[in-house]
Amino acid sequence: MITGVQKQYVNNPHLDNMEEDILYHFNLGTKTHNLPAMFGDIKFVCVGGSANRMRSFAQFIHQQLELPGNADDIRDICEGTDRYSMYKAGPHGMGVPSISIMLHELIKLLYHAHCSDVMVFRIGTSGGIGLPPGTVVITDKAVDSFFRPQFEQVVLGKVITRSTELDKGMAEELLQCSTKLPNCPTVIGNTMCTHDFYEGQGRLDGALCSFSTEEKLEYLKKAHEAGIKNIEMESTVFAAMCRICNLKAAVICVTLLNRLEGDQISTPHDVLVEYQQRPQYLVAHFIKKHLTLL
Ligand SMILES: O=P(O)(O)O[C@@H]1C[C@H](O)[C@@H](CO)O1
Ligand SMILES: O=c1cc[nH]c(=O)[nH]1
Repeated sequence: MITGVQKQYVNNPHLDNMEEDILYHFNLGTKTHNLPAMFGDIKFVCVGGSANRMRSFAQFIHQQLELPGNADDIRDICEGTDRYSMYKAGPHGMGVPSISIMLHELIKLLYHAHCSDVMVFRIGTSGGIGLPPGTVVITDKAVDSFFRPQFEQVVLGKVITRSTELDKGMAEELLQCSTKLPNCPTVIGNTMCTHDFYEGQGRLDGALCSFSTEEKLEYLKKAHEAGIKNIEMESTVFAAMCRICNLKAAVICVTLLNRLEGDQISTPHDVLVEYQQRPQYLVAHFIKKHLTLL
């Protein structure tokens, strides 16, 4: 039965008639697990693409929030499946289809667990346009490859277009938080979401490439003129699904390179690791501020 505050998160009349809801990709279910007991206290959800990165983020936030128990002992709640991982925080794989499956089940999980007032963060990596590598971009508008602030989903053979507007208040507050952190250059700007890392992002170094260096730069410069500061592969569906399900959401991605200067990610591994921690520190600061731990 959908009631009260939880009603805001899901919009599917069929859920009411289901005896049991199996969240297949999480290896969780409403009959096999007490979802309200396991997840009912959730107020912040952080998602990112890599299992290792999210495990270290879970350990880091565990320490930052001074939670009881040993941070090294935190368990992958989805250990029964190798599709995703979840540490009461989880990775969503690469690209729109992967994050979209995860979001369907995550949002139903929040609903079944009777959560309210939840904020969702995507903490990720991206290619920057005209920014020094290591810059954190907080997304203003998530746009598609045509620079449109929308996400198109094909449903029953028809295209449904959904807005990708994100929560402006969260973005501004995150920017404000960044000023309190050392070594965390941060901007707000538009983020382009593509369906491919190589040709889709105008790279010259994929297995296929049908355009010239000049054509690549012309496209990236047009994107830059449209206010696009970075390129990744999940923001539009993330923004659209959170928005339509009444979840406040933000996208925070560090840039690993400046795409106006190249395509290969050749920065040393330890520098990339430090870059990837920047969105994590920023979100940790935001959460601590909201929990009045600062
Ligand atoms: O969440 P991450 O940092 O994995 O997201 C970006 C977009 C693609 O999923 C991936 C490509 O390298 O990085
Ligand atoms: O260039 C990049 C770097 C990380 N992720 C992307 O999607 N693109």
